[in-house]
Amino acid sequence: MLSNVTNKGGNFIDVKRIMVRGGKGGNGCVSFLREKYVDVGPPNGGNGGRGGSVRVCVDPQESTLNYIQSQYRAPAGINGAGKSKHGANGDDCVLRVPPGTVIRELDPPSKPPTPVTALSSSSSPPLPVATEDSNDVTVKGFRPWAAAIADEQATVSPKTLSPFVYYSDWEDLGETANIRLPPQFRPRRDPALPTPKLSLDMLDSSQDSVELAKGGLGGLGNPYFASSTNRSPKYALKGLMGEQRWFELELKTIADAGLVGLPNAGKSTFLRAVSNAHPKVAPYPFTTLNPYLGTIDYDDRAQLTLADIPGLIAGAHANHGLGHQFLRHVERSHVLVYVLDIGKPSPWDDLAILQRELELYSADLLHKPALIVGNKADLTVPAKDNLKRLQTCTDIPIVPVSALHRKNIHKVTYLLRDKVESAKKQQQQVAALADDTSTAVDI
Ligand SMILES: Nc1nc2c(ncn2[C@@H]2O[C@H](COP(=O)(O)OP(=O)(O)OP(=O)(O)O)[C@@H](O)[C@H]2O)c(=O)[nH]1
Ligand SMILES: [Mg+2]
Repeated sequence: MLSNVTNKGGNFIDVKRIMVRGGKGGNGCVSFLREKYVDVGPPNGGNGGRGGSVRVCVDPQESTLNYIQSQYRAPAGINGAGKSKHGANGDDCVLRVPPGTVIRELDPPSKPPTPVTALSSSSSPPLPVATEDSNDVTVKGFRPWAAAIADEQATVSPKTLSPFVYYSDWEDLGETANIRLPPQFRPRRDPALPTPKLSLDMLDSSQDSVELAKGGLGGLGNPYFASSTNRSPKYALKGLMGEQRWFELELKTIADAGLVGLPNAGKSTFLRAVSNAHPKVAPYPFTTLNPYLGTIDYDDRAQLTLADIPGLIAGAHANHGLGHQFLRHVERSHVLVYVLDIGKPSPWDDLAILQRELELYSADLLHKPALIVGNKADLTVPAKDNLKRLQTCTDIPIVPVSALHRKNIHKVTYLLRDKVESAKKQQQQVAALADDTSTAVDI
């Protein structure tokens, strides 16, 4: 049996909070045709390009959220130009997440952190002070901060607030006040109305990418405002700001089967035995600190993924040991594999501890199809008697195994495969039934 594995060691991150912002739309342009014998030609300002959006898609090559940054900003659209040149749209910014990432939208923070404090850290150089000439700071790395400080401190002029850009030094004496903006540029009727929160489950790469923050619309050039009464409008529309949203990403690994057991039961040794995964194995508890994912390759090319997580102890629900936090990585597996050390005096007590902890995390976990790997069966004296007694304590099938000496591995992997396949079939039947009832029509 050959296998390969994705190592998920190191600084494994499975929950992350991020802020995403679509790019600003480019401004429309105010411009007029100028030709040799045409003094004041018709308006010919181009429209601004749309700002890029932030999107998310599944990348099967990724296995952690380690590389997810805390902020994603899509590029802005390009401003329109004279001669009816429309600005180019900003590119989309695409986040790649591992399969099994659950994305939930969060409420915006009550007071968004100012860019200055958000970017500062004890090790970073002192922030530039917004002096009069710090606006044109060109030193590498200072520009965004300087701009942010300037933004915050600047007294907002009516020109900044106006949705229009104007022709060179043309003064707006109320001419734009009565202009009815196109619907897509009007402010939302009731901004206080809550928008439904986005919630996504990124299962596999066949899924299309999903938009997290829309880019702002590009502004309209001055030809849009030309009319019989105003043939040369001296204003064009600014591009809109992109959406800004906050999300929590949670990786819930999707493995076919998940290993659960007390520390030192031999979970990692078992994963090593059934695949060529190399999680650390040692004779002390909490050797495994992060989840590992292994792939079992069967002789007929079938494959099955197996997740190894840190050991659970009594009180894990109260955050004892490494706590419940890693159970999210077995929560969605089709089959649970309890790994028990049957060389210990009372493995049935260990099973009871595990089942109680699983139940406290989510009662559904106890109803999953399961299998018991009675590990350390090579310790013959206690193991034989323990196995007999264990069999009387539970209905879950038990396979005695010696992961260390790779004994009975074939039997357990084939039984596991049967279980996974029947669990998948059952899940499909349930899904089909749910589909039928939802499309049923009353006659
Ligand atoms: N005799 C015997 N020892 C075993 C067997 N399987 C594992 N061990 C030993 O048990 C100890 C713990 O094994 P691990 O695989 O690290 O146990 P674990 O369940 O992954 O432990 P944590 O990662 O701490 O939760 C190691 O010293 C292994 O060599 C077995 O089948 N027989
Ligand atoms: Mg381990």
